[in-house]
Amino acid sequence: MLTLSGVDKRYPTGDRALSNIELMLPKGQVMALIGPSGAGKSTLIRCVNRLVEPTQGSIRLGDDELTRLSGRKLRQARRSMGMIFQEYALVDRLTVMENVLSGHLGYVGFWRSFLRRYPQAAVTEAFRLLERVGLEHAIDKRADALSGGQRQRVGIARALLQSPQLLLVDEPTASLDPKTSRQIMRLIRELCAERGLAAIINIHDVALAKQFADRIVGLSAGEIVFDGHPDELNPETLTTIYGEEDWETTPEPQDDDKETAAHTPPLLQGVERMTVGGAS
Ligand SMILES: Nc1ncnc2c1ncn2[C@@H]1O[C@H](COP(=O)(O)OP(=O)(O)OP(=O)(O)O)[C@@H](O)[C@H]1O
Repeated sequence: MLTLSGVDKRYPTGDRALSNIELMLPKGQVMALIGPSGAGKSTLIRCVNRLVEPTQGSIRLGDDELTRLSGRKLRQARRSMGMIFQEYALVDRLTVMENVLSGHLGYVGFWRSFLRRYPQAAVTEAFRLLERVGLEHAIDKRADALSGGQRQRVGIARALLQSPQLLLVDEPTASLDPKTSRQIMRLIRELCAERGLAAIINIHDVALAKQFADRIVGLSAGEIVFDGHPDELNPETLTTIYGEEDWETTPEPQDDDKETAAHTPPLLQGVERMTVGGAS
């Protein structure tokens, strides 16, 4: 369904962010993209929806060669890709319902969207989606009155209102507590299964990736260095992706260590949870 071949990205600064990326994502597959900071994860996601222009290579979604599209055709192709962002990208002063309906903007004409007049079918579908993501009680609330988890649920409903074929998800849990992070990942996973939607999820938390994705792709310095089933992630493959680290160590926190544990980077916390018998 989505195929990247020979994709390179070199920024004008000279940074080579992606090197010869070969990737095929079938319909309905949830893929987690992991790798250290600066590995090229965001660049890859942004090349797919052309927020970043690849320097070379082909990106096909269905029958469309995305790298050749411009104008109306590019806007149409973008509608088939729902974006879910780390910082939610909601309009604070608008209500939950209005934020979700903005996912329909690509379909309605300028004046209708300016006057915020949406077709009844879009409003009905927005209600249905808000119910599905558990926000039916908050439809009239302003976006700035919501918790982080609720804001992300609005972002998910908005992305789905476009009826996308593919979800591009950029660090959906970065600002959320562990329980809410799991709920959001579970929701994305369930919605993909219900709708036969494929997803690329850029995520730092390896334990969450392992638990909720069908497939893991590891990037390092712009290259794919791991592509496999979540069960294949082990100390050796993690070292290939992230570099040397004692992945097996799961220190018992002593009283004196509590403060240190609280500052353990999320990546290592995830790996530690993972190595003690799967993500909790
Ligand atoms: N707009 C830009 N201009 C120049 N270089 C950039 C730009 N955006 C990213 N880069 C560089 O491209 C490389 C990949 O960055 P990218 O943000 O894609 O990595 P990432 O894996 O998403 O990192 P993180 O996990 O920290 O978000 C890095 O070397 C980065 O400095």
